[in-house]
Amino acid sequence: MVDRFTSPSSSDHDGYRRVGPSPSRVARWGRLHIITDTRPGCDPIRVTEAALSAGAPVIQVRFEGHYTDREAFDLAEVVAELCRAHDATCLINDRLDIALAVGAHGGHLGQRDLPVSVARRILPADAVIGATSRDPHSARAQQRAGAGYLGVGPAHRSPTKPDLPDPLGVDRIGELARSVDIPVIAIGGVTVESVPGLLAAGAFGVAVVGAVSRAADPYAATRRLLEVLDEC
Ligand SMILES: Cc1ncc(COP(=O)(O)OP(=O)(O)O)c(N)n1
Ligand SMILES: Cc1nc(C(=O)O)sc1CCOP(=O)(O)O
Ligand SMILES: [Mg+2]
Repeated sequence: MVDRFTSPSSSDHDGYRRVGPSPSRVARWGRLHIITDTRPGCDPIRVTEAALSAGAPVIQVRFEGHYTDREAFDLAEVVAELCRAHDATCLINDRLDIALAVGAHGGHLGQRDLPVSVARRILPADAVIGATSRDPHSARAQQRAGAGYLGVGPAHRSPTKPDLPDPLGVDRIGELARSVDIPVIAIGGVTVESVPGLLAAGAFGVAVVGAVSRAADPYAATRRLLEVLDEC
């Protein structure tokens, strides 16, 4: 699929845009963001290893509230190292201190987190900074503030995160995507079946927790998502 977020001058052989001037920190951009599930009983490192082996281009490390700072750092350090070994992009949810501490490529920030404009001052110039948005007005504001991509959802009802607003559905995600010039990553209840509709509406890619972390075979689930994304 040819899209407005990749160009011959900024893509290399695998078709992913590479962001940032420093070869040691270069961030591989991609359509599939796998977000760690750190709820009790989950094994985020095992799932991350499987997803990266299957070719996942972006991992976001997201910590549940019960994580101590040290536990969060320890997990992020392992995931960042795995990402480096697989030439994948490592993003840290909410915690810019931990992003800096482990040399991640950037972070993801929502409405209750540090403002994107502040993150731009704190993180290295080539950092990837994503922001959550649920409507075109805030999407444009996050773009102006310096967001490199938008996480937009919930696309569908999410079994992972309680207390989310009602699902946006594909039409509102498409409307939001048309209101900005940066890639939209749809999130919330995303499955292999819902990917084609989301991309047809205008999403650049998708972010998932359960579709990979709760799959019987996280490796196969990642491969299938990548195949479907490639076909769209
Ligand atoms: C890709 C992506 N999109 C949205 C979110 C949600 O971020 P936020 O609203 O800050 O909620 P928490 O994840 O911090 O609970 C995300 N993490 N990633
Ligand atoms: C962390 C998160 N943020 C969302 C949002 O809409 O802002 S939905 C979500 C959880 C996504 O998990 P799953 O893929 O299992 O539905
Ligand atoms: Mg957040």
